[in-house]
Amino acid sequence: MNSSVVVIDDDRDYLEILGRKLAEIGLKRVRLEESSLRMADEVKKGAAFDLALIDMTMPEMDGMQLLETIKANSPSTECIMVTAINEARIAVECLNKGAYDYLVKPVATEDLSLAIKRTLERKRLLDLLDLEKRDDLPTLENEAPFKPIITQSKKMMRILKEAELHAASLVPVLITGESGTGKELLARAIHGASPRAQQPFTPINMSSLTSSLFEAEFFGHTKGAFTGAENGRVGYLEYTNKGTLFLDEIGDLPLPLQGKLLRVLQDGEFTRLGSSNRQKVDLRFIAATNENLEQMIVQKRFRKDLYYRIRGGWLHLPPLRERREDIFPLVRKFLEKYYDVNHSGFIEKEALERLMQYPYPGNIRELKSILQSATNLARGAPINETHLPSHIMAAHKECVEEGPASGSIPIRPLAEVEKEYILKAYEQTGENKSKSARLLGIGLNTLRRKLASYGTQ
Ligand SMILES: Nc1ncnc2c1ncn2[C@@H]1O[C@H](COP(=O)(O)OP(=O)(O)OP(=O)(O)O)[C@@H](O)[C@H]1O
Repeated sequence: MNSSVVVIDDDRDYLEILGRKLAEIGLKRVRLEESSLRMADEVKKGAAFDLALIDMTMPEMDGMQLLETIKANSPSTECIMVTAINEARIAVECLNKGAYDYLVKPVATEDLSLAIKRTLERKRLLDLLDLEKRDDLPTLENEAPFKPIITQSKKMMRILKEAELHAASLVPVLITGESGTGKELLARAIHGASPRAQQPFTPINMSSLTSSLFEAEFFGHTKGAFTGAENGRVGYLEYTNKGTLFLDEIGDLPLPLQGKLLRVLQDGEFTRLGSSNRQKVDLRFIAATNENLEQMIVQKRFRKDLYYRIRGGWLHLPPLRERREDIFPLVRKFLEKYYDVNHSGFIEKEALERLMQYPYPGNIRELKSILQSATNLARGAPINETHLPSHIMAAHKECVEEGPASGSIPIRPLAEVEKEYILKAYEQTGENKSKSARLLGIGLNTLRRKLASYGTQ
């Protein structure tokens, strides 16, 4: 677990015992502190932890005072009191002052582990709620797994923060978004930021599974289980045990197989084909699709029960045309292998303008392949318009030709203009739905419905 924990206890021996127990539970970022005063000072200066385990009786400043100081300066730090005093009145007082739990020494490792898991889960849920309300840009605690995802978009930063919060838990996550928006990249980042990072991450393309393949691929089989099974084979479930299974293109899974998948998700158990032994697996599931699953449910093409099972957390990646601020950083990223991107001149102004204007129906994958082909054509010279595919230039030409004649405005479909306008208002109000609805002069429910139809929560 990547959460930061501080233990404050004036008894050095007990601190070390707790430190060992926390390591056993799997916590890696643990600070052991003997001085409550020093901790109070640090917290006042801005130090923050995900969780504090606080001893009650300490000479310089007692646990209750330290609890008050922590809650006053870092309200999102969850606190558990660990004490030799088993008195209901004191326990209630601690809870009233903001502690989440109260443990009496000696604490068994299982009780400690349970209390910590409960407390960190509560923190994760509160942080998710807090994220919706905040106007400022969230920062990632564990940046490394998210490094491959290049973005400068505020909307994306919030999605990455939400992804990081989900990563800490076992909840299944559903990632939606058009093709090429980076769903698999995000799934890998969630796995990398999770406590399972060192275990396998197995992507499975669900659209390629047929009825006959499903069981053999997921459950594996023993030697001779069916004609042609010359050797035993481990299936995806067994191979990925303790890791993350990435169910890509889940919207393309045929209906009869959706029922089989649901059973796998519910049971966490399977039997290899040709064997009678049930085996248990411990898996985290992340699913992705570019389909609108809710619409598919209405059309009876996707099972509602499976949908709710996979949608523990939901992350929607916006298309590249709705985060144009990401185009230039992505251009730099994709060209840095071939050019010195720290100096302007690796791409001509007009070529960059064409790239900035293009709507990218294939999203980031399309931008990447456009640049790949342009580098091949440019052979080390700066990229110019002639290196770009003809459809980009044609899109630009169309735009110029349809541009405003003097005194007139370009006419665009009303639905497109409305969407753009609503999203702009939503962004300008810091994603405040009530304020946006008021400014736009429409009902809150109408706004909600429209935002949902654009894939924005
Ligand atoms: N934000 C990003 N920064 C850098 N590279 C990105 C980003 N988003 C996507 N890519 C790259 O774009 C390509 C497509 O990404 P990915 O395969 O994750 O998309 P996807 O949404 O899963 O696509 P599909 O729905 O077609 O499976 C990959 O090469 C990926 O590395």
